[in-house]
Amino acid sequence: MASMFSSSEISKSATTLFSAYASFAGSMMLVRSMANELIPHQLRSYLFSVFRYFFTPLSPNLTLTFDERFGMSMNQVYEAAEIYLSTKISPKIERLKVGKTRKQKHFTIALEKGETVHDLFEDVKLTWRFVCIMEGQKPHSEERRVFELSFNKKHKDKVMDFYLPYVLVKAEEIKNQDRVIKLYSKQCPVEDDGRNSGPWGRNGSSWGSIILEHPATFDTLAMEPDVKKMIIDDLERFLKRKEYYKKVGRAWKRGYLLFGPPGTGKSSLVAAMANYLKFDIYDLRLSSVRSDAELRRTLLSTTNRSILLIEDIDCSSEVLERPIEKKNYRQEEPVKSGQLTLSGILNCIDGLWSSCGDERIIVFTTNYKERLDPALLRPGRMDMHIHMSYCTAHGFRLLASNYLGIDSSKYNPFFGEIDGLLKSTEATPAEVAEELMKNEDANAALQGLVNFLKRKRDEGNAIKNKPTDDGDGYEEKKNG
Ligand SMILES: Nc1ncnc2c1ncn2[C@@H]1O[C@H](COP(=O)(O)OP(=O)(O)OP(=O)(O)O)[C@@H](O)[C@H]1O
Ligand SMILES: [Mg+2]
Repeated sequence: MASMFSSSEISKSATTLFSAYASFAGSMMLVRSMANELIPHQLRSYLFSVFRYFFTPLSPNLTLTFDERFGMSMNQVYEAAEIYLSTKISPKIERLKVGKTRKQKHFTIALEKGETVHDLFEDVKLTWRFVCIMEGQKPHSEERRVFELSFNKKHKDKVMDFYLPYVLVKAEEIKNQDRVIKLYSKQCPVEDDGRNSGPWGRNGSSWGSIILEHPATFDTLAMEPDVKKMIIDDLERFLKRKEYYKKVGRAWKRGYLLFGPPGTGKSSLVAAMANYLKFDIYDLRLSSVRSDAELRRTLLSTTNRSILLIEDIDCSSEVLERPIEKKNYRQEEPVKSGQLTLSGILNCIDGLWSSCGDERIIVFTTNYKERLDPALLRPGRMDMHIHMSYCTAHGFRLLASNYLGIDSSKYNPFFGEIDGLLKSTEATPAEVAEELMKNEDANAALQGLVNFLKRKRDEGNAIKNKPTDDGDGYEEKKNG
């Protein structure tokens, strides 16, 4: 097709355009020099700033940023965004972080650094971006992880009032669908769900997690049925009472002290509680905490709907042998900073930690209740003291059914003898379970248990004040 303009016509138009621009620029310079002469300096700069304001194009967008940390705690919106966005992956995304543990049903997907996700909420278009920024000087530099959310400014209220709460609710739903229970501990170096978690980096108060593999449930626990029922009812009541706790001005937390000899199922009960509630467990070894300040940081980095477990509190001799200022135990600051004290532990539990977390359960376990500091035992500190006792006839029946598939409602020639032996012998459920596992043949296994119990009795382990089957197991047992 022939060109519509000849080359001479183009060069003519260009010349005309150029001279028009030159005359515009010249007149602007003239205006500027007149303004310089006529208008005082301050008024002039004010007028220029007004001009600039009106003629600089304004960005129509607003960007909200969500840091991984919010003060000392985890940022709930960050966590929710991470989970929610894993369900919003579009084909445009180029890099994703994917992982799965044996126990997880589905893959865990997380955004890689710099990736963007688009979302639509009613009529609002939203863009999420995952950003990682290195901050501070090497080698102490730390990675700051941030989610950025951009959208048109005019939707600010809608995003704040409706979209963000929607993201929080959705994330909670997703979390519950594929919920695996995690066991956190301070020694564990890896965060194994593949998400970009682990807020405390290398500063000594980080938790690592593994999936809780403990199969214990209330059904497999050999305990007196009424004690078991009492614990389940207590947990249920606790879960339902959010509003009640708020009304009476108490932190929404519950404390249990489990005491009893080794192998009676204290740790198994904690696992059963976690499996029942679908709460994560934070296993806190006091020996791994160096100071009250570190303890506070550590506790603040735990999440809601969790069980804080402090095992063998009596054996934390390092803690208990340190000076304990009972008079001062409610003070915010420890008596000597830089040390871990019992007062610091109680402070964290009663005060700071309990008031900033929701749906928390605290469990202390001990083999020796009598060795505990009275400050720990005073009424109101732990809501329930649960005695885990030696194996009773009822506990034995549950284990026999679990381990050997024996129907305990039917007559069994061994049961009478075993019941009698259990009354006069201190055998833990762990010991009984171990005997039952030794043989696949039920009769042989039961005979093995009879022999074991007789040996124990003959070794002189008979007891005087062993709780009977009709005892509730909740009362403290006095070993004679
Ligand atoms: N009450 C119980 N019901 C069923 N199994 C039990 C019970 N108690 C112990 N066991 C079995 O014994 C094993 C050890 O028990 P567990 O670790 O729960 O005892 P513990 O009271 O925490 O002991 P420790 O004081 O030494 O920590 C469990 O894995 C479980 O198999
Ligand atoms: Mg234990």
